[in-house]
Amino acid sequence: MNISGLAKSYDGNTWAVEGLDLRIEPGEFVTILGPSGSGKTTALMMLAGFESPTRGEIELNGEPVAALPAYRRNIGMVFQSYALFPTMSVADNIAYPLKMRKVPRADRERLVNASLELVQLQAHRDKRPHQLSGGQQQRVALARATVFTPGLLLMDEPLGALDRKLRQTMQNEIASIHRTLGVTVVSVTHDQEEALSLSDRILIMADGKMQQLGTPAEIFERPRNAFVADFMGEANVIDVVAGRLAAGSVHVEGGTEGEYAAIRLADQVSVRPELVMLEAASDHDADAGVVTACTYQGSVVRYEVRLQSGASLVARASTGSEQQRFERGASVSVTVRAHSIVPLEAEPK
Ligand SMILES: Nc1ncnc2c1ncn2[C@@H]1O[C@H](COP(=O)(O)OP(=O)(O)OP(=O)(O)O)[C@@H](O)[C@H]1O
Repeated sequence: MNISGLAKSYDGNTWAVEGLDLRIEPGEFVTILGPSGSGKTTALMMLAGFESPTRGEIELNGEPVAALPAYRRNIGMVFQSYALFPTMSVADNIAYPLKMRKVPRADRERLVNASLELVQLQAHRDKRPHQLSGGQQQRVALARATVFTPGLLLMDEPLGALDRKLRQTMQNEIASIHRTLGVTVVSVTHDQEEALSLSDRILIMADGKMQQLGTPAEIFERPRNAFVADFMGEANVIDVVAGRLAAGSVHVEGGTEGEYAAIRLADQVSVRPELVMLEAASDHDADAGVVTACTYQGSVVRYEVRLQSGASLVARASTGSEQQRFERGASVSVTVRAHSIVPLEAEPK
């Protein structure tokens, strides 16, 4: 699928989505991730054909689809609210899109059975949706959206209504269904963890604009700008003034000439808290910072450190490791490897 210059304005004044460009490979799992109001659902609705683009093109299999109505696009959809038919059995819900497509009864039987098996709901085929748990209802919705072998599966916050534990189980199920069917998926979420664990690539949006498109590792480890760095988990965004980290008092070690040159050229850099290393400062360490807060969070301890410059940094240390623990008020020396310092670009305006 090819998406070029896709944009939508509802009011003729402001852009809900502004200039989306991406190519999605067959079988790829792409997640659109962003905060509330960033234009995720609008983008998905244009792909589905429920909203018409103000500008831009969508091509499916080399054909422009903008002119095709939703029902002719061969697209499966899953919503947060399941949207199952309450009076129909599980099997009839799943059979519905096949009936709409006039698939003969014998083929319908076979396809519904295979689909029930895929989502492991064979034992529940005659139940009504209200007799199922939230996770089971979402599996029916997934079966109904994939039973007719769609060219594209669109999901809008598919796990939004489920609790944390169930979300993780369902993430595994969605990953397994995607692997089995090899269907192209575009999913929308505001849940970073869900996006990181399910996607081949993630598209980060803010204010209707693309902030970054990349693999989960690229997005997490090499955020392009301060918005992405912060949105993907707590990040230390540090200004660079006259070629040096403005935070001061941070020891930078290792690294290549190229890495130092990139840092010097940037206006801002980002460092993930788990890559900030703390050591007990020696008595005569003029650069030492002070731990102003420490919070035990189970698998990690989160420290806030005030540096000599007055700036604060966040560090996160794994509790399972041999790393020394610090109390509030402790004097610490702060070290970051040059490789962990990510130069940032200005955000698109
Ligand atoms: N039908 C509509 N008419 C007018 N404005 C709309 C409509 N739908 C969305 N908007 C506006 O477009 C912008 C993007 O909304 P959209 O629902 O696409 O964002 P989102 O990222 O999906 O948000 P959320 O995570 O809260 O669902 C918002 O400013 C919203 O108010």
